[in-house]
Amino acid sequence: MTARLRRSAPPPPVRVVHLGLGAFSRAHQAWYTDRAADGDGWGIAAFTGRRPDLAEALSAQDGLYTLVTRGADGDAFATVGSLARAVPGGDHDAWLGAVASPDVRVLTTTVTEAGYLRAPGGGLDSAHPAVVRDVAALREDPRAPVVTAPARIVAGLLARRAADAGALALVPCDNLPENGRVLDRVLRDLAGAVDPSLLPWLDAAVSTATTMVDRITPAPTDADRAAVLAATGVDDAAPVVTEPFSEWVVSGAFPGGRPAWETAGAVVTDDVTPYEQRKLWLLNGGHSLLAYVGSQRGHATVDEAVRDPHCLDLLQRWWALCTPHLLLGRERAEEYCAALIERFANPRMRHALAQIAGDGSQKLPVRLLPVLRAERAAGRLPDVAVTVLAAWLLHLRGTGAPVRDLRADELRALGGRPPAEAVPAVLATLDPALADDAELVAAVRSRAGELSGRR
Ligand SMILES: NC(=O)c1ccc[n+]([C@@H]2O[C@H](COP(=O)([O-])OP(=O)(O)OC[C@H]3O[C@@H](n4cnc5c(N)ncnc54)[C@H](O)[C@@H]3O)[C@@H](O)[C@H]2O)c1
Ligand SMILES: O=P(O)(O)OC[C@@H](O)[C@@H](O)[C@H](O)[C@H](O)CO
Repeated sequence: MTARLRRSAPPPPVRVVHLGLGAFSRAHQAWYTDRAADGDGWGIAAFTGRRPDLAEALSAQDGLYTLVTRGADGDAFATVGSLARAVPGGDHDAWLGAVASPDVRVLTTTVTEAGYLRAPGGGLDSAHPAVVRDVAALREDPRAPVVTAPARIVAGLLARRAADAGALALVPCDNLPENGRVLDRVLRDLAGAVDPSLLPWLDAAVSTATTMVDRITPAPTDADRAAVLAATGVDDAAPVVTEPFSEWVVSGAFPGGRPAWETAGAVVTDDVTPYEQRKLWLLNGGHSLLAYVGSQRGHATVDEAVRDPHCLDLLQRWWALCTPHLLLGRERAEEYCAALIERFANPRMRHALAQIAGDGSQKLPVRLLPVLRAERAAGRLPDVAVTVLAAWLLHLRGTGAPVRDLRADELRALGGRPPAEAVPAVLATLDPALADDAELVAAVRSRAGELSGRR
């Protein structure tokens, strides 16, 4: 007999709002909240980016879903109950109501790296057409339905100030270094453009945490749904598959309180930076390397790519390059890399390289460039970084994984120029200083020629 997920008791009271309901937030923040010692007092109202599908599927099962923890040798199944409400992102009134609720003390986000809409200098890209539209709409009417993540959060904060609902902690959970500073900056830029009187209120009422998040969570597939049904008898329309490994490192102030995430394994610290570097350079940098080089070599998933000795050798050279620059030190880096090999090689995860390859313009600056810059400053030209940049260029020229990027049209046009022009033009989109580095430009051009000749 097929069972469906339904609650037999009311959900936990909503005290957390989440923006960017997808796979990862359900494998990570919702799971930590569910397992926290006081989790039954902290329900989450989670909003999708825009599409209603996932919210509708979850609402039909009272916000419950199956978390499949997929080890190399088998699956474990658990029902997660912390999602008290799942709401389509288009329901702006519901969003404003949730953020303005005095019961709510925490707002978490997973809106992707691109979702923060930063300009190359790090502030809000105020010339982005969607930002321009949202700013104009909020100036006209603070309750106007806006679409960008920064504008939705500012709209929610305007509603919260109007409701005098008290302190709120923002907790960004995207793969960005100093993600608290990133979020704070784009929100202040947008608030300043809409209603500068919000800025002193932000100082008084809103704190922004910084977090390092780590748990590999591929986009769920129909096969995952079928596996849940076969193993548990539950016809779950929205399960999530994740790996056994999980880390969450959080720093910041929570004047209105927060779930006791540390009772579920989160680390609370004063400084996230050493953990962020380790994770963003070794794991995410390694992922991007495999996504561009591996997909050029015909691989579809991370586990396939790491079984290719050429990709594995590059990955290990990348890790060796990063290690001396890591604040956590060699020993902790080597432990992490040893675990990473197992995590990447898990043959049952099927993590698509095409998913990881998306938004390289937003990811490479945080995953690759810090180490490349440190090496260039020391007078070295790291061969493995040259290879990743060359593989990214070839990806933009139409080989390997398909191009999905916040700046896809511009990047395709630049990448499609003759190689002598394409290389500096594409590198300049990551950092103009790269295009002025003649030795690097020549090396990337030569490596791209070698890689395309080899296919
Ligand atoms: N999946 C992972 O393994 C993993 C691990 C660590 C961190 N993360 C972080 O979480 C993010 C989301 O990953 P996911 O696996 O949940 O993806 P997902 O596609 O399942 O969900 C992404 C959610 O963000 C929303 N979104 C996308 N672009 C947006 C935008 N421009 N503005 C507002 N909302 C937007 C989507 O509508 C959706 O609700 C990643 O980009 C990454 O920064 C993911
Ligand atoms: O989720 P993205 O698109 O930022 O990056 C793809 C992967 O590198 C990433 O999701 C990792 O799986 C994750 O960061 C592991 O903790």
